[in-house]
Amino acid sequence: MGFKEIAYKGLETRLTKLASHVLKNGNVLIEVTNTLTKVEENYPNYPNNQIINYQTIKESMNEEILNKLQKIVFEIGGKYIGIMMGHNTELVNYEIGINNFTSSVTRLAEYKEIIRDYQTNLTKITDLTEKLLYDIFDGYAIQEFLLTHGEGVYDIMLTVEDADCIFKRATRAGAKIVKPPKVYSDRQGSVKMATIQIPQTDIQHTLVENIDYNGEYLPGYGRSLTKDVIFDKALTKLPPINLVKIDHCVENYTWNQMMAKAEFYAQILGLHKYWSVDEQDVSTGETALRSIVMASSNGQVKIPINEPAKGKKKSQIEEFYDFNGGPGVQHLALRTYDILECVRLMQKRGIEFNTTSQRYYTNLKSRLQKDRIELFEEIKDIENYGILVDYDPSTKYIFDEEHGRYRCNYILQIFTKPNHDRPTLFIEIIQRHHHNGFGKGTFKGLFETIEEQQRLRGTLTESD
Ligand SMILES: O=C(O)C(=O)Cc1ccc(O)cc1
Ligand SMILES: [Fe+2]
Repeated sequence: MGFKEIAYKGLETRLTKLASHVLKNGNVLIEVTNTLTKVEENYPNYPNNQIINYQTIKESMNEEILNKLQKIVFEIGGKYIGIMMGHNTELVNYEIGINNFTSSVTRLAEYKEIIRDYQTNLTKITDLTEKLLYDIFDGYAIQEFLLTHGEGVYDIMLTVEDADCIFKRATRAGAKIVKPPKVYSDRQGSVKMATIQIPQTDIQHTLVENIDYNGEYLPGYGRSLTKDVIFDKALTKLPPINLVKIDHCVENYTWNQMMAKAEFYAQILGLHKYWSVDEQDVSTGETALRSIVMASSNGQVKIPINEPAKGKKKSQIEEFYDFNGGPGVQHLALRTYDILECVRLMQKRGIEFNTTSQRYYTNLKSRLQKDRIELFEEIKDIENYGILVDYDPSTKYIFDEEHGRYRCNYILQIFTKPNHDRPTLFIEIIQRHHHNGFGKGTFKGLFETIEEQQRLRGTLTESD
């Protein structure tokens, strides 16, 4: 989709547990992550308690003991991560109980330089241990995610001004803590990050507060030594696709969950209700859904929350829920300034889009005619690509002499087919001509294009 790799972590950046490619197009950032090894089934509990053990060790150590220490061996690998301290001939071994986390054993020699001051060193060991534990923890969570949902959106990262404040609000509102706030640094500066989960789901948000970071992505990421070369070579052969930003990100839930989740977003992130539709607006006679769009006060974050509504046949929200094995992200809407060119180039790269019926365009053309409205795009192009149009006739203010018609605000939208094997996650491409809303018209149109796919998949079955 014309993304360029801007950052990477993995084997080349000395990580053995996880690999990530960070891709960018305009202001759209997508991180694609996978694990490098199978994670142990008996995964230890959340790393915090082990880290606390280290903290206690550090605090309980008095000056006298520290002075008596003759030899410090910092060993990683084998059966445990631990610090062995030699007190005369006695060896004290603190284990933190991680099994087989790496096969490479690093010994004192390699750390001679940094093992000088015991206090600072212990802090370093704690940081390193914590980092490794987080990687193991992430690896475990990613594998759990893949087992349950298949490929999909694992985390929706949000840039915030004050990570501590949002984190506190979220936990007070009942969010599960995945990672408490912590400062991460490298040579390019620091960020503070925390990760929370929406209650009763594994939908998670990483909150990122930029302290003074000016690198490409986040601390700890490097540049791939080989992959970006291959990426670039392939990309330069194709014309660029210009995306602008993530317009909105939609979550699907099961029956009667929408209100509670919307309220939760209001409590944790201070989002407000921006728009909503119910089964009266979005029903095809066969299936239905309800949706509330939650937005941040600056309008930059928009999260529509869907739930199924009763219809003759199974709602597409239920279909998603069944295949996804629970709630999750249904689609990411990416904004462009030229939807025709964007769709043309995405098709060139092999991406398939949902089609729209002939009836839709016959209807659209006669409505435009009746309202005396002219679009900037050729209607035949819009029709060829199967793009949906929602215009707001109340904004009909500029008269176009040449065409003898009016201009008004409108949105152009189209959905890709699901991007993976399960009919779960897909992408929407959206272009806005001064229209910031979610039109009831396109909502219904988009809903119908998925229903059509449901019919083809054979999942448009009688509802229970
Ligand atoms: O208006 C939009 O941006 C939509 O994405 C509408 C929509 C949302 C959910 C569906 O299951 C189908 C259509
Ligand atoms: Fe959408």
